[in-house]
Amino acid sequence: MTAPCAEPRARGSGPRDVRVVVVGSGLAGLTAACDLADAGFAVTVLEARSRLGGATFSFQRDGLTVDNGQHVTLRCCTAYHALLTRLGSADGLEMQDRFRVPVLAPGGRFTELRRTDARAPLHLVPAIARYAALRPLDRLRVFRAALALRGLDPQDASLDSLSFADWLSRHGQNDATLDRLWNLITVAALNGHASDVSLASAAMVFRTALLESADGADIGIPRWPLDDLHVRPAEKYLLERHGQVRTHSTVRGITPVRERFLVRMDDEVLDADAVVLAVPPETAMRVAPGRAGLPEARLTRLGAVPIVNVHVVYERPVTDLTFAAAVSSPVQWLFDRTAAAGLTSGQYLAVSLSAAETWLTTPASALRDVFLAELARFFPAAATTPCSRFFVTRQRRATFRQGPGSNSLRAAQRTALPGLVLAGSWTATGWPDTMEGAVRSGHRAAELVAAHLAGGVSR
Ligand SMILES: Cc1cc2nc3c(=O)[nH]c(=O)nc-3n(C[C@H](O)[C@H](O)[C@H](O)COP(=O)(O)OP(=O)(O)OC[C@H]3O[C@@H](n4cnc5c(N)ncnc54)[C@H](O)[C@@H]3O)c2cc1C
Repeated sequence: MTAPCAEPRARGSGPRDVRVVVVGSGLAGLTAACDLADAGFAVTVLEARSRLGGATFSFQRDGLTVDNGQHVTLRCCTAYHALLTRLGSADGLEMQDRFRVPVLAPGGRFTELRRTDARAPLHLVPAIARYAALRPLDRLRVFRAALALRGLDPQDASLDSLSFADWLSRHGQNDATLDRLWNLITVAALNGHASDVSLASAAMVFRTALLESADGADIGIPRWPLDDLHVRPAEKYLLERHGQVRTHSTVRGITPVRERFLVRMDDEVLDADAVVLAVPPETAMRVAPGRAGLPEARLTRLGAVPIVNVHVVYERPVTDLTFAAAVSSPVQWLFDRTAAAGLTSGQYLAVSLSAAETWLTTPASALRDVFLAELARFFPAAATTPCSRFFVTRQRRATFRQGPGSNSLRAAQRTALPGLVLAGSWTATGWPDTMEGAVRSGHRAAELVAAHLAGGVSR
C-alpha cells in the first residue's frame, strides 16, 4: 500500500510539526491515520470508547476471545487485504483457494456452491447447475437473471432507487430462488434481504465478486480475533511512526479557526492543521461545524440495520464444517470459531444473523431454544452434545440501511471546509458498508488531507 503522494507543507522543522487529528478508530480512521503517519504527519487518533476498532473488536468472555460479530472478506476486497499485508497480519486471514460455500438445505440436506477455474462467468455454471437446494428449472432461472445482472451498470444512478427483489422478480425469479440463493448473498454482503437492498448495490456486489472475475468471491475468514488481525497491528504501526492513539476521548465539537481547527473534548482542546472525521454519520453531523456543509437532510435518512451473533459452545465437536450457509432456516451463516477463540476442547460455533431486526430484542433464552434446535436439525451430534456456553452479541447499528435510494444519501469524503474530511464505510465509496468500504474511505480521506496540507497551512 502506498502512502498519499502529496508532499505536506511543513511548518517549523518538518511535516512532523503538522498535526492531523483523526476522530474515530474504526477501520476508516485507522487506515487514514496509517496513511498520514506514513506521509510524515503528526497523527493523533481520538476514540470515544475504551477500545479501538469501532465496529470490529474482540473481547474476553469466560476464557474465550470473542469477536463482536463474525467478519468475512472476499478476494475482491483488495484494499482491506493490502492493509493486512502492510500491517504484517495477512497470515491471520484464511483465504480459500477457490470459492466454495457448504450450504445446509431444508430437511438437513447438504449441498454446496463451488466455482471452477473457468473464466467468469463460466466459473459458476457447474455451481448453479448442481445446486441441489433449487429445482433444475429454478437453476435455469438463476442463470438467466445472473446474465442480465452482468449487463447492469452499478454506476447508473437510476438503478439506486429500485429494489433488487423487484428487478429479480421481473427477471423470472420466485420465492425459492430468492430464499435459497439471492438472499444468501445479499444478507451477508448488504445486511438486507433482496427486497430491502438497492439494485445498484446488489449489482455492484454480484458483478464485482461473482460475475466479473473468477476469483473475486473467494472467501477470507479471520483465523485470528479481529483485535489481533488489524486493530492492535494498526495501533502498533501508528505508535512506531510517532502517532498518538487515545481512547476515552470523545470529540464534542470542531471549530474552524482561520485555516486550522480546534478539536474540543470534554476537558481538553486540541489544535489541528487538518481533521479526519471517521465517525458514524449521526456523530459527524453533531460535531462538524455548519460550514462543513454536511448534507444533513440526506444523512438523517441513511438509517441503520442490526446484526446479531449467537455464540454456542458444545462440549464436543458437532460438525467438521469450518463455516456454512443455511437456507430456509433462521440460521443464515455459521462459523467454527474454536481455534480463533482459543478454545482447547469442544467446539465453538458463531451463528451470524444479518438484517436482524426480529432477533435484536429477542431474549437470549428464546434465541437459545430456536438455535440449539436448528443446529441439532443440521448436525445430529448437536442433538446429543451438551451446550456448555450460550451467549448473544447484538450490534444495533451494524451497517446503514442499504435499501433503494441509499447510495444517493451517502456523503462525499470532501467537505465544504478544506482540511476537514470525512471517512467511514457510510461515505460515498462505491462499496457496501463493509471493512473494504471503510478502508477505501480512509485512503481517500488521507489523500484529501495530504493534498490540502501540500497546498499550504496557515495559522
Ligand atoms: C456484527 C457486524 C458484522 C459485520 N460483518 C462484516 C463482514 O462480514 N464483512 C465486512 O466487510 N464488514 C462487516 N461489517 C461492517 C464493518 O464492520 C464496517 O463497515 C466497518 O468496520 C466500519 O468501519 P468505520 O471505521 O467506517 O466505522 P466504525 O467502525 O463505526 O468506527 C467509528 C468509530 O468512531 C468512534 N466515535 C464515535 N463518535 C466519536 C466521538 N464523538 N469521538 C471520538 N470517537 C468517536 C466510534 O466509537 C468508533 O470506534 C460488520 C459489522 C458488524 C457490526
